[in-house]
Amino acid sequence: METLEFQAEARQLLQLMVHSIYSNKDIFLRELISNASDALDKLRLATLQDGLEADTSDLHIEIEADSEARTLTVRDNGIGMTHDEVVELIGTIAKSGTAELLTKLKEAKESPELIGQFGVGFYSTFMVADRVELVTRKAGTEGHGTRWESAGEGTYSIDDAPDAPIGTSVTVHLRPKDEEDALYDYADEWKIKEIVKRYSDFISFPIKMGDETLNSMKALWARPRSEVSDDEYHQFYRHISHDWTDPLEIINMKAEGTFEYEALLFLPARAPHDLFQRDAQRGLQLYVKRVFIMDDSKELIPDYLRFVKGVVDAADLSLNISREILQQDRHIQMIRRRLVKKVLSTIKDLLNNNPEKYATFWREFGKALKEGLLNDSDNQKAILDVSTFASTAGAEPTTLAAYIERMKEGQEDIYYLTGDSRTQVENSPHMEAFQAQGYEVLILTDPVDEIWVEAVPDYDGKKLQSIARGNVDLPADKDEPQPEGDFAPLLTFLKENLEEQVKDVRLSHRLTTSAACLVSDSDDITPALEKMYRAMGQEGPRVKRILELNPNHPLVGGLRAAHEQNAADGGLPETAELLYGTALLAEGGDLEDPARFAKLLADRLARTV
Ligand SMILES: Nc1ncnc2c1ncn2[C@@H]1O[C@H](COP(=O)(O)OP(=O)(O)OP(=O)(O)O)[C@@H](O)[C@H]1O
Repeated sequence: METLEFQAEARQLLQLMVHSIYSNKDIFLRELISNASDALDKLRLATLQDGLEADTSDLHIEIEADSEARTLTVRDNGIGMTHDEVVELIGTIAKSGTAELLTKLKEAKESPELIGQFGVGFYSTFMVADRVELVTRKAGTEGHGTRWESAGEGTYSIDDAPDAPIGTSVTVHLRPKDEEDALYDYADEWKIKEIVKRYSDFISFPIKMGDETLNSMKALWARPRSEVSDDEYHQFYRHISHDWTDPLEIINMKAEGTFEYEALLFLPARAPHDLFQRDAQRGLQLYVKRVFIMDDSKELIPDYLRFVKGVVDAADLSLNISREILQQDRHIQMIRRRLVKKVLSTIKDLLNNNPEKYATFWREFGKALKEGLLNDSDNQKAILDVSTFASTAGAEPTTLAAYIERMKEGQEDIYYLTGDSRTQVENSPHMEAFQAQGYEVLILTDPVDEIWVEAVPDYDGKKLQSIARGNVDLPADKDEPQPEGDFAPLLTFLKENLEEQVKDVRLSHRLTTSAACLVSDSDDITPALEKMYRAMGQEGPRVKRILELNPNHPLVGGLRAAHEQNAADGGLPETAELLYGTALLAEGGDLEDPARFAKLLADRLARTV
């Protein structure tokens, strides 16, 4: 017999279980049944796909309660584990992000949402047990089985189990009942039945106790919606997603005819912590005629809808279909296209009929959905239809369609400005004329916004136009007098002086109160994009922008007069530099040499006090 230590993270999680931070202790049985069901799926799959020789004619889960000995055993005749797998799977926590969550959990103490974010799985048994035994034998291996035992403290013991049958049995030595602490008598058959019915009814293998089968085994996706309660759907959602929060929306699909499939999809109510991590699990579960084939099937749903959870059950695929074949399968591609359409139309329904749910959806998943504007050109319009954006028109986000309805007489483009935050964008000098003349501007502050706006030329025939880019001709300023003539020598002077920093200097229609601002040329990439490319290691030449001046600002007027009087004035180049630096600061940009700017400014101020 060996005694081994739990890995540090596993130990921490166990501590939390032993001290039971979680009030619903019933779920330990759900977790054990869920693991047993997975093990049965795996065995069946191994015989179908890897040619493993094993008897799969009577796959089932057995529960045995002994109220004298105060034990509860959950047994399956599934795939089982080798000695090394027991050490690896039960002694450690492999999932990424767990450490981070543990820290949060400790701070939050009682918080089911957080726990739900990582399947506590097998360890949840220690909420109700003072000792847990696991005996297992891997299907298709010669030799001994393995016995594992622990009291949930720092260590576990591991030993040979010569007579173990194929599969796994977990025996929980129950703690004394303490109903005040929500610790029920889990050796009581009624309690067991209640828990199985409530949490595991849909499990597709029989869960037996004595001669009785406790679950209906009905595949939830095959049952008409009207016959399934919300609670049943929610339990199923938990089983497949390990998310504790109830889903926001349930989507049923059924296709008949040449290619039959059924799907049950969920829009979660909360983004998982790893939504933007590359290695996160994603994809749907694939079944073929009620037989589980694989988890995380990425072929069924595009990456930008990776938050969608659920099951697809296809009737006409081969049971031993592999991931490689899936990628090329025409039927799978067709299902995927249909699922995308259905998910997008469901979001549209939320937008039109349930603003509150839609707001939750958009807050949690809008950023991910917008990635589709780049990757899924077929559905670009449909994605834009269900997207909403912050706007200068009010606190509530707006659709593009609603924006277009509010457009002013003569306005042809949809105006937007990107930036880091709403405040920064709203106070940007670029906004001035638009605000003064009452034009609505969309405020785009997600990093992905910088990218998709480049990929989407228009919406409903209306061009998307950045107000920090190119020339903007606001219809209202067509009749304004153009003071260009007087300024020509100053503009030339500034252009020469700021040659390093800007590609052009010109007068502006954008400004009402600020002296100057910087804009990008129509075809150039924006500074934010440039920064992103840099961060990704793609160095390019620096893209110069255009300095625009407000001819009606006293500083600009004064500068023009000073330059006219004495073009050789030694202070003029410094003023030019200060003007450029101020424009950069106003839009939230980074000065190349802040110390130099501060010194120039301090010298100038010193002369005025
Ligand atoms: N009855 C079982 N038969 C075979 N393997 C099992 C069994 N129970 C657990 N395991 C193995 O141990 C691993 C860890 O189980 P645990 O319940 O802690 O987490 P999980 O099931 O992977 O995650 P989650 O609880 O989030 O579903 C499982 O992934 C599985 O490989």
